[in-house]
Amino acid sequence: MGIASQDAIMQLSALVDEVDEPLKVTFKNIHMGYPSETLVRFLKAREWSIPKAHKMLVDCLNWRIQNHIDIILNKPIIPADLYRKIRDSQLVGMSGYTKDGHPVFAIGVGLSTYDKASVNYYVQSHIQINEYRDRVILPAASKKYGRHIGTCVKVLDMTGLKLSALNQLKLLTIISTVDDLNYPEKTETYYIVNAPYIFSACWKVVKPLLQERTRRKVQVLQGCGRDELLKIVDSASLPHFCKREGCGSSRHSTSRSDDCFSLDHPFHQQLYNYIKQKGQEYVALLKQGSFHVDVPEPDPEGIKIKSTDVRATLTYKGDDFVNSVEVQEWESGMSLNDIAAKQGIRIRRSHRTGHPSEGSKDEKDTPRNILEQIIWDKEVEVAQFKQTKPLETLKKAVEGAPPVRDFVGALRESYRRTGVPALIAEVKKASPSKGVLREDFDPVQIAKTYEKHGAACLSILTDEKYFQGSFQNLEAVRKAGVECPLLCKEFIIDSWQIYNARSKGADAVLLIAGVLPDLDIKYMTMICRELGLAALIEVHDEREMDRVLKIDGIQLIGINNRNLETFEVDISNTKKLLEGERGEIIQRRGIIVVGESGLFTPQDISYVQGAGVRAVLVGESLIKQIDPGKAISGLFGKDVSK
Ligand SMILES: O=C(O)c1ccccc1NCC(=O)[C@H](O)[C@H](O)COP(=O)(O)O
Repeated sequence: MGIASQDAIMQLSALVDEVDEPLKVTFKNIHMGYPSETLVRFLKAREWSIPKAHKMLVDCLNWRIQNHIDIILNKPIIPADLYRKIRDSQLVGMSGYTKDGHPVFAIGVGLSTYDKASVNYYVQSHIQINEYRDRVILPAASKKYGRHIGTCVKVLDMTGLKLSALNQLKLLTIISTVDDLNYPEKTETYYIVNAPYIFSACWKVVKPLLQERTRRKVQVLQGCGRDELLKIVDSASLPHFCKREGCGSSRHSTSRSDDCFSLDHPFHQQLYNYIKQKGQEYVALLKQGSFHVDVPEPDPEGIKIKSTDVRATLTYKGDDFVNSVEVQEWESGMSLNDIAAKQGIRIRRSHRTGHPSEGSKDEKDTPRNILEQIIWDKEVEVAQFKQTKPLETLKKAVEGAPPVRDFVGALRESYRRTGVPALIAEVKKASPSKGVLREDFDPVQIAKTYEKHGAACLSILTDEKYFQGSFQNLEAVRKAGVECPLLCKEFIIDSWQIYNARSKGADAVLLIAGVLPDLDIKYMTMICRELGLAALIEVHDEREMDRVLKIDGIQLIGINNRNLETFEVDISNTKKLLEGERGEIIQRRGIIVVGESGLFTPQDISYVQGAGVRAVLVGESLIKQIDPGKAISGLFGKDVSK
């Protein structure tokens, strides 16, 4: 610790020496023999401002006195039946210690219902666990490990999370405010595990309510988090819901005493007996019933809780998410694959966890076609990438990415200038249907010649396994000064990939309707909008087109003439999908249609243009030529360069 910090501690300590006697007594109950370490927590929480830390501490001490926090552990929640109901509906426990001695607290966020007692009882129970941690568990840990241990880690299990959990925002806000103001810097890290499909939407609502310093401590782990957590805890200390991938419920583990939420677990047995014994000592002094803890108003100067209008956020989400059929189906227990299948999606997802009805992986472990195989491999690949580069890190990289260029604008401008569909020229070395298309593959050189000869935008394949592409190619083209906006041609199944594409300099991403359910498309296009990216939504048949046309704000629809399950290519597919009412809706809404795949001749181009296409995505017919750029005029039957 530096001299400045030591100085700050001494100054704050001198100020604390001046407080009234009752406040001094309660301060002793907080610091438990470690006054300097306690002052450091308050200083850290106020970015080392002594006046602010002093105010925070004095407010906290007054709050403790006014709400009798020093004797809250002497006040059992009775009758025992009520206590049991609270424990069953507010899932909290302690599973052991990290390798360096920090207690590991487990919280069943997804399956807690908070519906068996009033808010006051849940707040009382929460504060009792905080106090038990600070007065019993942490001092015992310090003794056991022979050094001061003043913090814990928390593992938050999202199994069973439903959007209806947002109805508990009031209680969760009270609890997090109590913690922020009165128990600062007590948690090292919050690990989120078993995050289901719906987690991103909930997190978007909850995140703005948290302080920045708390948010920075949140880490979302892949799946049940076992592999990551085993780096910091022994398996015996792993919470039961982290032990097995897709175990489905944080409530039902193999044995009751292994389930750290169960009242039979040693932690709860000890906590219960401790409070019971303390209660007997003080029973004459106290009335029974719940504590009515005052929740202090956050200090507007000292802390940075963003004043988000939760209702507005929820209403906004309400249109798109909360009331959507998919969410209702998911919450009623349908598996994600069943929801997708109901929308006509044949591609199944393999590795999603977090919902009991997903079933076991063995039931479906043979992919039915190449696209399904690609998607299953992509799930594994993305999971690995996410471990090495979590979303928070990626978001920082996005801030440093080169600016986004107007992909849609470039297509419109090219069509206006040339009178023929704008070209999105594809930088693709190989494909599953055609194998290697070009041996001497120099992505930057190819991109430059495409640009020189009139391409409006470029499509850069980034999938390595099936297309021999890479994100290095995307970055290299962007860094080489090519001005055409770039489409990151990737199989996107997770919004993490959209941030990744942007961080590498992409201006647009591809979203395949044959892979992504409606809710994913809506959510991902929203993220694209936030990042300034264009989203090319690809469809192959009428059903996919109808689904996409129901989504608001779509600017670009790609009609793929290639069936990605069979590789069959038929350019009349474009015409078929644009006939009648569909074509009229597209025209009315000013959506640009991109004709994709199997375009080789000027006749092909004028055929799809006649059907209503205003841009084309072309790979094979150009990339196979000696100079792919020079081949552009052959494809259009005229020079389209500027
Ligand atoms: O092209 C494939 O073999 C393929 C297989 C599985 C998924 C996607 C696939 N291709 C992506 C494309 O559709 C094309 O790269 C793109 O539309 C350009 O097509 P083309 O002009 O025919 O090369």
